[in-house]
Amino acid sequence: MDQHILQIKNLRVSFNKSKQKTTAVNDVSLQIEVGQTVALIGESGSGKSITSLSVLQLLPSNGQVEKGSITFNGKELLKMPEKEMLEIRGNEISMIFQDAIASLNPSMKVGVQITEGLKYHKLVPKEELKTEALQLLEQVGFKNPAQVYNQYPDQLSGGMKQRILIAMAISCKPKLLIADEPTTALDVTIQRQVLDLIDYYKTDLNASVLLITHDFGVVAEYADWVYVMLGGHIVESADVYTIFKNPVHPYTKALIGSIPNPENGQERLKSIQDYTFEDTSYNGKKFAPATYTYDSSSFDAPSSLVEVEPMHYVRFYDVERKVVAIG
Ligand SMILES: Nc1ncnc2c1ncn2[C@@H]1O[C@H](COP(=O)(O)OP(=O)(O)OP(=O)(O)O)[C@@H](O)[C@H]1O
Repeated sequence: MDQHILQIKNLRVSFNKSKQKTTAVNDVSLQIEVGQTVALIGESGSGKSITSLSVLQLLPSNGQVEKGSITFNGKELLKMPEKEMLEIRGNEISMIFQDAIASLNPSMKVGVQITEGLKYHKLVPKEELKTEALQLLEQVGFKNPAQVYNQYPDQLSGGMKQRILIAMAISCKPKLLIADEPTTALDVTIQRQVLDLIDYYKTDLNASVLLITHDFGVVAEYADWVYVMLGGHIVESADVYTIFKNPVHPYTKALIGSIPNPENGQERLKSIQDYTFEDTSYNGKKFAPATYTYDSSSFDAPSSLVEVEPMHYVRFYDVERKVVAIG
């Protein structure tokens, strides 16, 4: 039996910008098994959000999937009519968006807001919505659900609002939860609580999580499998243990080296341009991309993922293929 809840194959996404076409995501393949937390890690602009928005067919209007396949429970999402996507979004696949706190409606009680999905998908009779909301509030750790139910977003702290977003995201008991940097704006203790909550939900309901992050510390703690993304490509992937024990791509090594360490005062991931890479090749194969700038030409040379040890993949330049277009 196919245990993959989500399978992305050779995804390519481009944008039309100022009459020019730019590739944002290229040859991305990724899979998530039932019950797994899969991390997609890379610095800002590497293509993590665009990959996940493609899953939900929520790309910005100037973006398009040019190539590839995305299946959820064996069903192709890229060819799915909008009417069917509406049944899947928020119901079977739910996403906690980056900066979503700002999207909470300031003039609606949070208790009512968290039942919007249940109402839309008609999963609970109207008269039971409040009971369901109170249960959800309790589930995401509020000790006083009845009081929080009647509050407005502005009356809650950042961490509490993030809990409300999680309550909303899990209200329909999705099988796949996509969490895009769910803790960026929160302090370290609250970050942990939020990630623990997502992890608890995943285990409790045997769901799966796609965790988008730029923090390898978070990956170490919560992920089963890791995809490292750079310049729109997956450049390395393996199970979390292997990635930490034997990272091969210099970008992965740099990310691991940049895990925030409270003792030395380093707080945030440096930009990729701030690193100097000592390795340029591995067993005679050149890493792709070899230059770490955001000049898209450096990402357009032919490259492919190579299995360097069982179930551990690294992207190298494809010396055999001299053609420039990626196919
Ligand atoms: N509407 C758009 N028009 C043109 N280019 C876009 C658009 N949205 C995203 N991009 C480009 O797509 C690329 C990937 O962006 P994406 O948001 O997926 O990165 P990310 O890794 O999720 O970064 P972050 O962590 O900052 O969200 C970037 O180069 C970005 O400039």
